[in-house]
Amino acid sequence: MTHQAKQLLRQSLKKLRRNLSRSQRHDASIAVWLRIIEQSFFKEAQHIALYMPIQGELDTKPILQTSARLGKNIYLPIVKPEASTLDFYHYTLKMKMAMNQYGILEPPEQASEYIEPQKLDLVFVPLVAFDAHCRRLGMGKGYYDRTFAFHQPLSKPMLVGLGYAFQEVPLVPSNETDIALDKVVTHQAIFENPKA
Ligand SMILES: Nc1nc2c(c(=O)[nH]1)N(C=O)[C@@H](CNc1ccc(C(=O)N[C@@H](CCC(=O)O)C(=O)O)cc1)CN2
Ligand SMILES: Nc1ncnc2c1ncn2[C@@H]1O[C@H](COP(=O)(O)OP(=O)(O)OP(=O)(O)O)[C@@H](O)[C@H]1O
Repeated sequence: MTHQAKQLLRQSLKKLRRNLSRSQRHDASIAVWLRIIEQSFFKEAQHIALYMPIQGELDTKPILQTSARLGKNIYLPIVKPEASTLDFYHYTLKMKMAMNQYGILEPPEQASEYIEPQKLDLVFVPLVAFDAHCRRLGMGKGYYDRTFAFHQPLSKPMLVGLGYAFQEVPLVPSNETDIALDKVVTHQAIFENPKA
């Protein structure tokens, strides 16, 4: 039941996201960036995980460039399809990136440094849909859920979803393995997990 409900929601919201115009995506990404750089959770974070966008996802480049300029350490996920988990590796602006099976750019594993997910301060999480309680619907492979299964609200790292306002739905169907986010930031608002 939950699985089917998730699939339907995923299909329709992925389509809306893919169909955004360049300027809609650009404007929303700038608005989210401006919000993020004002937040104390961003200012205080030294080890920050980002994602390389696909399929209309919010552009993380402005956050990435600001983070680099402020001397923060930036990490990107490398997918481990056998385990359906993510490993985070240190990213630098000059790095030559490789493309994974989903068309997502990743740091070169041999030339980069691994960080344990527990050592990250802040993780920006891509999402397909979310609700006001910060429940997240992702691409459907459970990568973030498995990688952050250890996560407790109020403890490191802080998980912050980035999304468009239209991705908010009344209720994301969820089960025990779904990891709730601590916050969701859109171009219009910041949502806080009531348990965090
Ligand atoms: N930018 C970004 N990076 C990310 C994620 C994400 O959602 N966005 N992920 C979040 O967890 C992980 C990758 N998860 C993904 C899962 C499925 C597909 C995907 O394209 N699926 C196909 C279905 C076909 C297939 O099974 O390959 C599709 O949507 O058409 C992409 C990424 C790690 N990195
Ligand atoms: N901690 C876990 N242990 C085992 N299986 C898990 C765990 N977390 C998620 N799964 C399984 O992974 C599959 C995909 O989960 P779900 O639909 O919640 O993915 P998602 O969060 O949308 O995807 P993603 O994180 O890749 O964006 C489901 O079958 C789910 O049961």
